[in-house]
Amino acid sequence: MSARAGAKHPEEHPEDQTYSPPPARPLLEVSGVTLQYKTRDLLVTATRDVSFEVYPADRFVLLGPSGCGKSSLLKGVAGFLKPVAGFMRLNGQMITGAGPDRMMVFQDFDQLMPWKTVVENVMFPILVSRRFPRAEARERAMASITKVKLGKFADAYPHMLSGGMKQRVAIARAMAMEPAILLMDEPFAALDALTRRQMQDELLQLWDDIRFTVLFVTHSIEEAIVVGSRILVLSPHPGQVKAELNAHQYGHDHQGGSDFMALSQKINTMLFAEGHHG
Ligand SMILES: Nc1ncnc2c1ncn2[C@@H]1O[C@H](COP(=O)(O)OP(=O)(O)OP(=O)(O)O)[C@@H](O)[C@H]1O
Repeated sequence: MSARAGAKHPEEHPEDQTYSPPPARPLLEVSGVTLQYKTRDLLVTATRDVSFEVYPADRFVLLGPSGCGKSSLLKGVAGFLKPVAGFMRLNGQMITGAGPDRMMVFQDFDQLMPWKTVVENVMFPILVSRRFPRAEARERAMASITKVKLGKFADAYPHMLSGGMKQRVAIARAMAMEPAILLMDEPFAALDALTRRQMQDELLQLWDDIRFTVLFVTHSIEEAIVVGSRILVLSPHPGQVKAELNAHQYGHDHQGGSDFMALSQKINTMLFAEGHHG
């Protein structure tokens, strides 16, 4: 397995001769973001003053207990939730609404349209968004389906696939749009442990192949360390940044190793030391 350095940051690799500085501008800037939900008689603050920057090819993980606002941050980046304070910029442009440059993959198995085949599901956003010419839709969809190793199932319907396969189709559908950033909201949480591990490895393999940028939400410390190159640790409700950590050197091969365990313990202490309400 090749080293998954992701975008390197100056403070991490002072001795690394191959180091190339990150681009002057991050791909995604989240600055002082406070997100709230207003219901008729309730005001819920989901995150408070959250800031982070995601560089191209980062596998950036938002980690924190249930209710700390991880999904809300993803919704904000996706353009579905407007900050009440702070701002979010993608490629220097303020995020003001949804767009095909940000594709979301969810955890549930029913995100595919059951009446459409695998390839039709993957083609759908291409056709609707007009991001690419219609004539290219099938070819682009097939290329993406092949990348997630489902070429043989292109004409199958979702009910004929396992949970893990459906999830791969959802990833293929998002990747076919060539988004600037892939948004993944606990994408593997509903899978059994073995499939989940397999999917994490496949995601990393895919990343090795095409170096996309991903913003990944999880509440699993192990998953954050395995999947992430950088981890933003959030406090319980309302979510505030506790720390930003590097994890680019770890994969499943390192699980159980002393460094991996030490990082896991460090995060565990950060998350639970001051009381946990999740
Ligand atoms: N549509 C909504 N209306 C009102 N409050 C909401 C809404 N969605 C989320 N919240 C509240 O905002 C806070 C953050 O929720 P969010 O789903 O972002 O957290 P999370 O960290 O993703 O949690 P989980 O890991 O359980 O999915 C919670 O207190 C939640 O109850």
